[in-house]
Amino acid sequence: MTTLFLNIKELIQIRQPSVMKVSGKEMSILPTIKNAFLLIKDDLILDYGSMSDLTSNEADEIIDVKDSMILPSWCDSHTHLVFAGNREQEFVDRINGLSYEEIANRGGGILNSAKKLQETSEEELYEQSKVRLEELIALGTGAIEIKSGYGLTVDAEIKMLRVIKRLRENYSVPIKATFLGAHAVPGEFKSDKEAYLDLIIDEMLPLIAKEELADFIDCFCEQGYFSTEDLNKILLAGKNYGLVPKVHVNQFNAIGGIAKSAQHGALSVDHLEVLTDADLAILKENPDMISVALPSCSFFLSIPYTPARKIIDSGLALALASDFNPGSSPSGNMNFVVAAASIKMKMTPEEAINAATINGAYAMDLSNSVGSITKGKKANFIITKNILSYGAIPYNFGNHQIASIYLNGEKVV
Ligand SMILES: N=CN[C@@H](CCC(=O)O)C(=O)O
Ligand SMILES: [Zn+2]
Repeated sequence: MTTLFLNIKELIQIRQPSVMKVSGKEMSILPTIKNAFLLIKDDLILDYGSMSDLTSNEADEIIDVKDSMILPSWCDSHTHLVFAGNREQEFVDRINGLSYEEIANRGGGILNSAKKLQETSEEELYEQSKVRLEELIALGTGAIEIKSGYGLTVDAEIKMLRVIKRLRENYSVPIKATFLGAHAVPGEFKSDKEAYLDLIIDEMLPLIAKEELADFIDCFCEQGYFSTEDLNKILLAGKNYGLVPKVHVNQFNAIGGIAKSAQHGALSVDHLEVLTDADLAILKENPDMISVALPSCSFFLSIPYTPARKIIDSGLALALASDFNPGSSPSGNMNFVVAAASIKMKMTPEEAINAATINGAYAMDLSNSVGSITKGKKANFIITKNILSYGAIPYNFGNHQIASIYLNGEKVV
């Protein structure tokens, strides 16, 4: 089955297959073709070019997109989309003056979500999660990473990862799974964190590996959560089972998580709201380890934004992701992420779109199949409304510019 899209006002993010990510100054360049065509065959991109170079109009279906633009779907490389219920009461508590840390110290926060998830059946968790995934697909997300980490018991962590696996089986959007057993220390292990680490390493990981439930290993390296010594143990254990590190670091404090993640060859370091000069130096020494910024989290918690300019101006790559979760970012809307990155982190539209497409794909090891308009990649793309320029995407914050969405070559919205 072939489909030919004609008269595309601008075909955005055209890349050769060799481009896995873009860094530094390259991020300010967004390659496009104006007045373009796009040909897809089944689930893949077959050809594209300028309308003046189109030699044959033969296809099973021909779609004249007129004044619309086409860009690759958003690649959201950091989410906690599988969770139970919500934390609306904590949201009100924060409005009334409590901090995120104070709420967590009272047994709220991640432990609150873990309690809810432990009490929720796998079936119910799947039902709640699929609604969220469908909402994100309608908002243009065409590849996504989802973490565990609200289970914190053997059974509940496995339950979360099985839900992620089921989403992967039932939806055409590519999904990568991350095991985040080390998200918080459960109350019953408060005075014996080592015993919880043992539980993760000796009981959870072997089961996860046996059922092939995860691609990546994560740990919340932060004061009051897990130290760099803990991180070291978790990453080593995960790597023994073939899981690649992708790590929560530097959200509130810089405690050495970036250096430790680099030592273990992490694919990405995520958050970085607090970034020291020493951290930046390590990022520069490890350019294959991508930084992932989560501006919705900064917006929702009113914490600093990741210093994107510092990172990009140092010649490094930056990806943008939603961090969708009930505590620090109850929105998985990547259109908002792109807007917030431009408005609050001073990223140009070109940089923000690169960060949310090709670099997002890299941050979940999917650059070979998504993240750009490239021959042979998945036909996962957004057709925009009638817009004057792609700058309309970050400019019109709080809204989106999506008219329709294709996943695996099929129109889903
Ligand atoms: N910081 C750690 N994990 C999540 C938030 C978890 C929560 O508050 O439920 C994050 O990435 O922001
Ligand atoms: Zn997170």
